[in-house]
Amino acid sequence: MKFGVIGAGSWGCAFANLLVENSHDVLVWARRKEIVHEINSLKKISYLNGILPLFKATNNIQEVVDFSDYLIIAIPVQFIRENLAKISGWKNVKGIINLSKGLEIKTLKRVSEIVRDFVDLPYTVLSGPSHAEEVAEKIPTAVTIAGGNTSELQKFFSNDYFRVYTSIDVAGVEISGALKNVMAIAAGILDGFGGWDNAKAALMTRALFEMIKFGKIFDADERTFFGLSGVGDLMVTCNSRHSRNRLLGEFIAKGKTLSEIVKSSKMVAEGMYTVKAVVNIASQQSIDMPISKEVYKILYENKDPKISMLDLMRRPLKEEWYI
Ligand SMILES: NC(=O)C1=CN([C@@H]2O[C@H](COP(=O)(O)OP(=O)(O)OC[C@H]3O[C@@H](n4cnc5c(N)ncnc54)[C@H](OP(=O)(O)O)[C@@H]3O)[C@@H](O)[C@H]2O)C=CC1
Ligand SMILES: O=C(CO)COP(=O)(O)O
Repeated sequence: MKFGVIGAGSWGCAFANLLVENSHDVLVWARRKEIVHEINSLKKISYLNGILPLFKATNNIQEVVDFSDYLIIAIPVQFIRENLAKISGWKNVKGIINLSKGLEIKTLKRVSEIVRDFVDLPYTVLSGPSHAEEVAEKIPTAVTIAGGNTSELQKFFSNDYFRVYTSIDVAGVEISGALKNVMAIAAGILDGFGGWDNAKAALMTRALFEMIKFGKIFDADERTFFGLSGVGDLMVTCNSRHSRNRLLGEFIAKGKTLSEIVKSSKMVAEGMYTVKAVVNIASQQSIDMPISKEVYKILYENKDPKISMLDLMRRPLKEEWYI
């Protein structure tokens, strides 16, 4: 099968290598010519543990679309719309697969909805605990795919180190993948305080219920949040040394400002954008999202992170633990 990948960041490159390992043909779009040159001259990928690219790349997005049976999206969510807008025809593309995790701030849309603004093709989302650095090193990983063509795609993607489960709950998989990034920022903040293990366990548990509550707005299936794209990805992102969202929180707790962190990192921490959409949707829908709200206040209203975390403790007591 021919797969085109939009995005030559860590996940786009790791996934492209996986596809080549699985005997597929792959062409990757990178927006910068120097990245195209580095990939095509088989230079080690510096931002991916120095692995070698097994695929070819181009700077021409339409060339990637024209090449593809399936088109894969792997760029930061806030830039998906502007890049899909560059595509002038969909030729032989029989489905879109989204690897990106987040919500669009401008429109409050999920990636499936952004894609639908451009093309009416079967859409599949892939999500779960899958740090690119580990997939690139063939460390066993399991993920969920939901949407169209899942039984075909499950076979195309699975191998000895990458196991794919199918689901029909597109909204649940998208929402859990987007929200866990916000929660991982909060978890990173607790890591930054040092030794707040009780608090972190409580936060991750309550984060899961906050994610489920948010998912209800989109008719997401509650069971999805107890699967790989929910609790699985929440655990890895809140705990992994690879997580950019967790690390962002840790830096904030240690006194760095958001703009200092963004300036010093080349990689996207989607949670810092998605949190804006989350608080906006929560306010429109009048639902309480206490952890997300505190993350927003810390990042965008300069609230002291320690006061934020203590404010979560000072809220009125609840009688029903599961809501
Ligand atoms: N890394 C991971 O382990 C995982 C990431 N994801 C998700 O995948 C998505 C991509 O993440 P990841 O690969 O890690 O990100 P990276 O930060 O590693 O790379 C982002 C890529 O997007 C490109 N990009 C940035 N801005 C634009 C733009 N305006 N137009 C076009 N391309 C742009 C970058 O190009 P340039 O180099 O030129 O800036 C780069 O190639 C995110 O939504 C992330 O949450 C999901 C699962 C795992
Ligand atoms: O989604 C991911 C792992 O499943 C990647 O998380 P980070 O973007 O926080 O690194």
